[in-house]
This record gives sequence, structure tokens and C-alpha cells, in this order.
Amino acid sequence: MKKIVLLRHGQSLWNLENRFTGWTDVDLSESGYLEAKRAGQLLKKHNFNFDIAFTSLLKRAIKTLHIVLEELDHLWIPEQKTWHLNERFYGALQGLNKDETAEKYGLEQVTKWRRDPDEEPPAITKSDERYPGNDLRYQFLKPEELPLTENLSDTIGRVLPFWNEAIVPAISMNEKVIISAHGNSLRALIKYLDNLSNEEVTALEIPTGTPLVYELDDNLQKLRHYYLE
Ligand SMILES: O=C(O)[C@H](O)COP(=O)(O)O
Repeated sequence: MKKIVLLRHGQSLWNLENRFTGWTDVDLSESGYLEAKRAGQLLKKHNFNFDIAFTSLLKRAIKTLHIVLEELDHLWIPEQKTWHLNERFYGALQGLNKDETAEKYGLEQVTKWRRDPDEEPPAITKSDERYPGNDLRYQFLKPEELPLTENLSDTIGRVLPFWNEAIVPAISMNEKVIISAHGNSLRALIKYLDNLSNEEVTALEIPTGTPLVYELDDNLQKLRHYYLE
């Protein structure tokens, strides 16, 4: 039996302000730092240790991972940072307050933008300062990989190749893996691992800073999953 740990970053400053974040690189809030520390303490209490870590290119996930690894005295393990695990790119919604957006466009539309796997939020243009092509960290992406907006299906389309090409080989070599990522990149992965329908993934909410353990069989099929307490 193989065990992996999925972890959504601790609360960010824009989670606190209730703003669409996506690829905006905002820091953890004070509570977010505490959540990350508590996640590390929980993992320690349950005797978890890791051989390799995967995270996104966004500081809220990277810092959460580092705080956890510090608690475990595991800062030395190799870690791979990848844009594939970034939050869903929220297009022109990035930076907007979620309640104000619901007042303007209606709750039904905003709920679709947030949770319908096939509904894309309004796109930005390449001249928008939020365009990832302006950001050094994405300089090696192909033009077609730089999003203007993403629905959950698009996010699944970039998370799963990385899962198959980088994470599955590590798990198959019996490496103990932790993945520190985001609400929607983890929903993408969980949709796959749990074989969820579109309706089921729509209802899936993942709490910040709470380690989620997946136990997998030798074919990497899910046996069970649970949050650490
Ligand atoms: O990018 C964001 O705003 C959040 O991390 C996830 O937001 P959601 O719950 O609205 O998808």
C-alpha cells in the first residue's frame, strides 16, 4: 500500500479578502502561516515522513510546504516546483472580490465560473498586466501553455500529464510523496483519483492547510482517503 499526502496551502491574504486569486502570487495570511505549522505538527504526530515534494510556482503553496517540512525537520528533501500544479488561472476575475462579482453578475453565474468544470471565466488579453507571459517564472512555457483563462477541465489537462510523468514514477519507486498545491489544482487531481463525475466535483471543497492522505494500491488505485486530525 502506498500513501501520498495532498495539502492545500494555508489561508492566503486574498482568501482572507475573498478575492479571486488564480495565478496571482499572494502571500499567506497570519492564519495561513499558523495553518501550515499545524499541518506540519499533525504530520509529525502521525509519524509521516517524505522522500520528495511537489509544489506549484506560487509562494502560498511553496511557503506552506516549507513550513511543513521545517516542522518535520525535512527541509533537505528534493522538491520539484511546477506551473502544472498552479491554481486554476481565473482570467479577468483575478483580483476581484467574490461577493462584489456575485452582486454584479449574479450568484448563479459566479457559481458557474467557480465550480462548473466546463465554464470558463472571462479571459484576459495578452496586453493585460496579469498575462503570465509577462512573468519570468513562466518564460519557458510554450505560447499555447500560457492561459488567458481556464475552466477546471483545462486545469485537469495540465495537472494530469504532470501527475503521470513526474509524480506516478516517484510513487511507483516507493518514494513517499507530499504535494502542496491549490484548491482547484487539487480538485483536478482528486477528480481523477476518485473518478468523480462533473456533478460530484462541483460539490467538492478542500479546506486550507489540512493534510489529506490518499492510500493507493500497487496500481495506484485509491483504497481510501482521509483528512488528518
Ligand atoms: O484562486 C482562488 O481564488 C482560490 O484559491 C480558489 O477559489 P475558488 O474556491 O473560488 O475556486
